[in-house]
Amino acid sequence: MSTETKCNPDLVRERAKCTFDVNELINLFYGSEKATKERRHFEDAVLAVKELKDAIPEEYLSHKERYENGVRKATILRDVYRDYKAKHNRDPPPNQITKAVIKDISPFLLHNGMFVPTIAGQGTPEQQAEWLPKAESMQIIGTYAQTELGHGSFIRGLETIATYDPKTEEFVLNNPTLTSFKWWPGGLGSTVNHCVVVAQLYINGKSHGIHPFIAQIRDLDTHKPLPGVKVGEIGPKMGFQTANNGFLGFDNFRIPRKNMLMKNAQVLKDGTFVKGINEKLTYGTMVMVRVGIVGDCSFYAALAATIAVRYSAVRHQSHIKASEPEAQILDYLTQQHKLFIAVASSHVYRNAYLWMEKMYTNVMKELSQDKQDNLPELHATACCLKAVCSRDAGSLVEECRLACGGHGYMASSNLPLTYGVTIAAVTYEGERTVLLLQTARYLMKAWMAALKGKVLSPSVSYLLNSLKESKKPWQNTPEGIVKGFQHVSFGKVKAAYETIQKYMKQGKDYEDAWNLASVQLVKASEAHSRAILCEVSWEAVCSSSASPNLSRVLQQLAQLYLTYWTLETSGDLLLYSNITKDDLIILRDKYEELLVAIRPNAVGLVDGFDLRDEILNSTLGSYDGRVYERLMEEALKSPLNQETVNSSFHKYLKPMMEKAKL
Ligand SMILES: CC/C=C\C/C=C\C/C=C\C/C=C\C/C=C\C/C=C\CC/C=C/C(=O)SCCNC(=O)CCNC(=O)[C@H](O)C(C)(C)COP(=O)(O)OP(=O)(O)OC[C@H]1O[C@@H](n2cnc3c(N)ncnc32)[C@H](O)[C@@H]1OP(=O)(O)O
Ligand SMILES: Cc1cc2nc3c(=O)[nH]c(=O)nc-3n(C[C@H](O)[C@H](O)[C@H](O)COP(=O)(O)OP(=O)(O)OC[C@H]3O[C@@H](n4cnc5c(N)ncnc54)[C@H](O)[C@@H]3O)c2cc1C
Repeated sequence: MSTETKCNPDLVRERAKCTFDVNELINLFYGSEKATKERRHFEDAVLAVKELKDAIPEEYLSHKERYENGVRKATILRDVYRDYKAKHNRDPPPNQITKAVIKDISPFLLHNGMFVPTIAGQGTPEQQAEWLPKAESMQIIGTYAQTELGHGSFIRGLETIATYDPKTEEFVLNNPTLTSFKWWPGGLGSTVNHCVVVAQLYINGKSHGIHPFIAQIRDLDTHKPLPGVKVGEIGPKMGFQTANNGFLGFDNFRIPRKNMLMKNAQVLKDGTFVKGINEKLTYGTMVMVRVGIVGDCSFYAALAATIAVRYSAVRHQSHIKASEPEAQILDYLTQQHKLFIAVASSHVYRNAYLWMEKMYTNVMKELSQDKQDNLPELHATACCLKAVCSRDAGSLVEECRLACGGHGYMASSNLPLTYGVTIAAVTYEGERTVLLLQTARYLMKAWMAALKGKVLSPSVSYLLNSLKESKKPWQNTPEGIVKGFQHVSFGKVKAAYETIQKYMKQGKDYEDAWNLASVQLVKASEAHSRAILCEVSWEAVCSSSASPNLSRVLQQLAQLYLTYWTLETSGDLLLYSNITKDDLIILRDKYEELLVAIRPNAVGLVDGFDLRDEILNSTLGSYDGRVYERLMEEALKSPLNQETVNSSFHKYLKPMMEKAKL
């Protein structure tokens, strides 16, 4: 980080006000002092590579140049990772330095994020031995090709076909229709030479559902598409410009039998199909990534909050009191209301991610012992938390952008690009509504089990308690608020269930009744997610090992999250819990007190995310707060400022002006 000496004096004053040790917060957030040290050390190593620095901002490059620059930097970054591993005999620590290097999304994201994990999770030991070393060392580059032009959400409806030919012991891949073309996979456009293709398996004319296959699609030397492969890039998007999303179609393209990833289901040489213990295990990589996305949401909220809070400490506009100098905009309570929820939410998502990671690891261990009981709970929880956190994080990033006024609209603030990347997660890896409806299926089953007095899984056991406790008075404490959110979820689950029953009594079948109740079902899932987020984050701060000074501030943040959402969803609480109008007025006052209490620590709190300037990549958010200097420095990099008079003057403007004189 930069030294305090060149810092904007407002930021120096803010840091002097902080009531806790920022380094303690950093170490707590990232796990330990050792983890912080190792992460920073790795980030230093990456940033020391001169070739990774961009000569001009990415925004001035063409679509093609941006991609090529992205690939160039991704390959250099890959060398740094390899060298680190060779030197330390372990992978680099978790870090966000790719953001400082690629700025947008790496064309290798899908290779590392889904291709390699799918081979590891869906391949037999032999298949792992064949492909993992090549993939991990980047001798081959891959992606995860599932979504098609016609189907993304409903993957049982995918149209790519893999027909087994027992004579040659091969699968024949075909995309018989335009809608069957793969569409979206990252890196597919021009980067990868392999992919995991998810296709419908046919043996002797019989369908056996969707399965993952490994296909080499480009020549390893020439990179030309192999015969029978039609592949290309899908063009510019709202964000993800360097992710290199592509399309792909096969025409009688043959792959050997061993290329079907067969850890779960198998096709024997003679064409016998051996079913796996649970066909949903084929969806395993998606579950893992959904968990990871909750962690990503914490990062994007932290990034946007750091930029907007630092900027708001430096920016002065108008007066709170006419007799005093222009106020720091951070002193306006409305500004605190916009920003502190982003700081608080980043901590909430982080704790939820760590909680989900534990659940994921436990279930994976159980699955390796053929125990599947907890898979439905993992799937249901990953679905709703991914859906709610990604949408909330997108809204928080946008609110931070708006909170920076006009300068937030500048690309150089990095908030527009961050919004584009964050909001994409609402759709990818399972569209929000679709995933919330998956959780709703689980909630309906849990509710029916609760009605029968059965024991429920931990994440839904509150449904049983709420059933018993519905008469207890509201308590205006964090624990009371957590219970309140559980009551809301309970009430919405019950109402959705009863709505389905009502439609069925009217003669509708279950599917139609489900569709008619689905707005309520989605809302029940959202309420369930909120109850989990509140409970998990409050428990995390209560059990944290932080010093009293830090603990106080972390509790304030967690209470802010609870109170913010109580006030945002007060209608639901009035409907489904025993909260009263008076309780809400007390909580409204409490919320204002929390904003005021957090205010002196605002800059310390975002410093505690430890996101260095290169990762923030923002004129508004740098550690030293030299906002106006940076805005001007960046503006001067515009190609339009490299010449005093642009040729369009002579070509168009002058002739127009002269014509106007006639
Ligand atoms: C130790 C490690 C711990 C954690 C991990 C940590 C880090 C992770 C590392 C990296 C990740 C981090 C960041 C991300 C990195 C890279 C990725 C970044 C960008 C990715 C770019 C985007 C990629 C993509 O988008 S890939 C394509 C994604 N596509 C989808 O998500 C499609 C969504 N659709 C579906 O999933 C399904 O179609 C469906 C909606 C679930 C419906 O399926 P289906 O019709 O078959 O099922 P039914 O509705 O009939 O339900 C039947 C039954 O099955 C249950 N079910 C469904 N899915 C699952 C599942 N996955 N697991 C278990 N069970 C499942 C369903 O609930 C039903 O049950 P019931 O009958 O009992 O109700
Ligand atoms: C940036 C980005 C990167 C991606 N990367 C990859 C990748 O690497 N690999 C890959 O395979 N895919 C990738 N995808 C594709 C992504 O997984 C799909 O777009 C996503 O799963 C949503 O599917 P869809 O596009 O078919 O949406 P649709 O399902 O068509 O959704 C459209 C609308 O229909 C609604 N809807 C659909 N079904 C239902 C239902 N059953 N009930 C109620 N409403 C419904 C949705 O809620 C939504 O409002 C990527 C997408 C994006 C945006």
